[in-house]
Amino acid sequence: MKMRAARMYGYKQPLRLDEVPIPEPGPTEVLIKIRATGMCRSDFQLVDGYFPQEIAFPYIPGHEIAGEVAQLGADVPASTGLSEGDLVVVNPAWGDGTCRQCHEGNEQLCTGSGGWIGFGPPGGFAEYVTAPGRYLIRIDPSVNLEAQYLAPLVDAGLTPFRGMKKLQASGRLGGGRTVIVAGIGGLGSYGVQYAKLLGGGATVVALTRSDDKLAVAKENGADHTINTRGKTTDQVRAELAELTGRGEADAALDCSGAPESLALNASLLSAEGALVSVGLMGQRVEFPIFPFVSGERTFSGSFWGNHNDLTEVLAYAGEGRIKHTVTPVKLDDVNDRLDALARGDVIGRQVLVFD
Ligand SMILES: NC(=O)c1ccc[n+]([C@@H]2O[C@H](COP(=O)([O-])OP(=O)(O)OC[C@H]3O[C@@H](n4cnc5c(N)ncnc54)[C@H](O)[C@@H]3O)[C@@H](O)[C@H]2O)c1
Repeated sequence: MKMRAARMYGYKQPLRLDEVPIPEPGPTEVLIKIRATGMCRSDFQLVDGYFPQEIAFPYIPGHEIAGEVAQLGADVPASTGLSEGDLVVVNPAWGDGTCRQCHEGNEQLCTGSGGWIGFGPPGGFAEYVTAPGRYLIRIDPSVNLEAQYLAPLVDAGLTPFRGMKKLQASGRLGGGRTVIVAGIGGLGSYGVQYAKLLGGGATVVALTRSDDKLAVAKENGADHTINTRGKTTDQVRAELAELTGRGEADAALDCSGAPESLALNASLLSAEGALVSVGLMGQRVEFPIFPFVSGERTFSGSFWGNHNDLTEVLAYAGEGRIKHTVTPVKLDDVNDRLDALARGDVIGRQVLVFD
């Protein structure tokens, strides 16, 4: 039995559409008939050679996967509650269950031999994929969401959620405060929503570089928007002051993956302000240390999310409290769609949909 798959044959090369055997699930794995796979900027970055891990070519990328259980491995634990035909999403970051991070419930930060589907184990730019049963989350049939909306939730919808929880834990959100969400692409289209959901009444200001993305931010709940294209830090600060009464923000979530955006947000941060980046960019970024130390500002990364974070996101989505800015696309167009991601031309999330 064969399936269609888009495969990498090297870095910085177009993917090739191949007919390949449908994978066999191992004893604790599940074969999934894919319904939808989100296309993340990090898929483009993988193809571009950004990530440090070694990939064995030919390779199928794709980590935002929703589909149906097609076959259960013989030893998939009954406690997973999975049956053939179930609609599932794949929690993409897998731990090996042995390291400290796994024991603390943060398997996405595994320092052992864990893996990320689509960055080592074959991913979802294909009609079928296998994944460990324990990393599948069954979607209750009462949840009225198509696979194209479910798929991006496991990364674009998950990662900024964890990032916003970190800002919440910093104590810098709440009424009378300002939170910036920068970079309104796939992740940022959800990020502004979490600023509203978790912000405790903080004023949400979206920063990006095109008016069509600012419109998405507005639709998704941002109180104010600033198009930063071509503007100096002082000009953005002045606009922020006009909009909020203060030319600074108490918290910022950077979803852009752009060093200049991170630097701008660092400059706009108030004393004791908290900056979290989910964006991955370059290999090094220069940071002004003096204001961070003397103003007790903090910077943190945030990486995917753990099982609990994903369960919370799916619950919000199941309750209809999340807006999905999604464009369905076809596997045949995968290279054009990766090019669009590279150019930053995508509104919300592109999602490959399969019949
Ligand atoms: N931390 C994690 O676990 C994790 C997970 C997934 C993706 N990522 C990273 O998050 C970033 C965003 O991913 P995505 O899929 O949403 O990408 P995307 O291309 O959909 O969105 C990025 C957005 O940022 C905007 N942008 C670019 N430069 C900007 C600037 N200087 N100022 C303001 N906006 C700017 C772009 O126009 C685009 O809308 C990438 O760096 C990706 O690698 C991280």
